[in-house]
Amino acid sequence: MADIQSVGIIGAGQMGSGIAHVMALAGYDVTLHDVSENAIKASLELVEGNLGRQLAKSKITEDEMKAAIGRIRPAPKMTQLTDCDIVIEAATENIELKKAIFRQLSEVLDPGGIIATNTSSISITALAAVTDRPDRFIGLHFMNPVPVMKLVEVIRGIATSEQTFQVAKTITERLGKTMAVSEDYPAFIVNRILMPMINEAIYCLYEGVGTVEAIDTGMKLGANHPMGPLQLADFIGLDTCLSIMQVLYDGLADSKYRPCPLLVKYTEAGWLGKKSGRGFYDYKGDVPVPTR
Ligand SMILES: CC(=O)CC(=O)SCCNC(=O)CCNC(=O)[C@H](O)C(C)(C)COP(=O)(O)OP(=O)(O)OC[C@H]1O[C@@H](n2cnc3c(N)ncnc32)[C@H](O)[C@@H]1OP(=O)(O)O
Ligand SMILES: NC(=O)C1=CN([C@@H]2O[C@H](COP(=O)(O)OP(=O)(O)OC[C@H]3O[C@@H](n4cnc5c(N)ncnc54)[C@H](OP(=O)(O)O)[C@@H]3O)[C@@H](O)[C@H]2O)C=CC1
Repeated sequence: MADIQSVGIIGAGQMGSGIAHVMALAGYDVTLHDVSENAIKASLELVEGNLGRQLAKSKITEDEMKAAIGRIRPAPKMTQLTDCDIVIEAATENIELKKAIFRQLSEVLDPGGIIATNTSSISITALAAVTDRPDRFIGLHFMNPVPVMKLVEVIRGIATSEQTFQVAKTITERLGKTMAVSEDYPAFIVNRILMPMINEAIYCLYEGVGTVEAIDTGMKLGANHPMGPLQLADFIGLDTCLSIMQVLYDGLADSKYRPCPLLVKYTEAGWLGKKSGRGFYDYKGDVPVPTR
């Protein structure tokens, strides 16, 4: 299989932006697509800001920063991804939305192109099945914030070929990240363990066991977590947390994965965490303020 040089990304949200950032810095040519042109614009600004942070800390040089920015091409149309060697999908965590994207992508991407998904929880096998190339389809699950987190979970669907797996391995290595291989079961490894903990923290809040501050301080200082679970939920996005819990609940049919009703209510309210300006914290001011 030819070397991978051109990478397409679908979904210019927080994960798509982070993936574009690390890929461009590693020397890949990146084509960044989103349904929203504003999202692409905001994403490019975010990448530039985060590269600037790395430059300020002398982690990268000015030339490397400029070169990385120059390697990211905005693509308002999916057809602009046609000749990418691999396309990584990082759109909203919703199975029907992702299936629609993959059906459309199958029609526009050259037959040799590999498709990867950054899904947090959804069956790789089910997503691969709607494409014309289940053997060249794989889960490449980056962690948030992508420029900082060292792990990439790699998940083979039932039909994923060894060649496709080797491509994923090579990309992970070139990015300087470490790979953890997971079987294709709901939410894989990291979110199978992490998300029930976050959900339990929300139950603690819902049942009045503690305030937002007490729960987060408890886990930060009592268990040495870098962020409290409610702060982390806000950081990930409460819509994403709910989708992952729903996949665990439906896929494993065990009541221990029941999403907390407060998580459901916050998501219904559009209180999605940091990205919407309010979740378990209010982000309007300089310092996040607990809401309960
Ligand atoms: C939901 C899923 O499917 C899977 C997931 O991703 S689950 C989420 C996994 N992620 C986590 O658990 C993150 C937990 N939090 C942390 O590790 C840390 O709080 C953190 C790295 C995010 C920030 O660390 P911190 O010490 O509080 O802040 P700070 O000192 O400002 O930043 C540390 C570094 O991260 C960088 N950073 C912080 N936030 C960043 C962001 N949003 N984007 C890019 N870089 C960021 C900083 O520039 C800094 O870089 P250097 O070490 O190179 O100087
Ligand atoms: N958040 C996290 O911590 C992590 C998330 N992930 C996974 O990464 C994926 C993206 O998450 P995240 O970046 O947080 O989400 P965001 O909400 O930040 O971004 C999703 C982006 O996808 C766009 N989008 C929606 N529909 C389409 C479409 N049909 N075609 C192209 N773009 C589309 C959205 O546009 P619009 O806003 O206009 O709808 C938005 O810009 C999800 O699968 C999530 O589970 C994986 C690891 C960590």
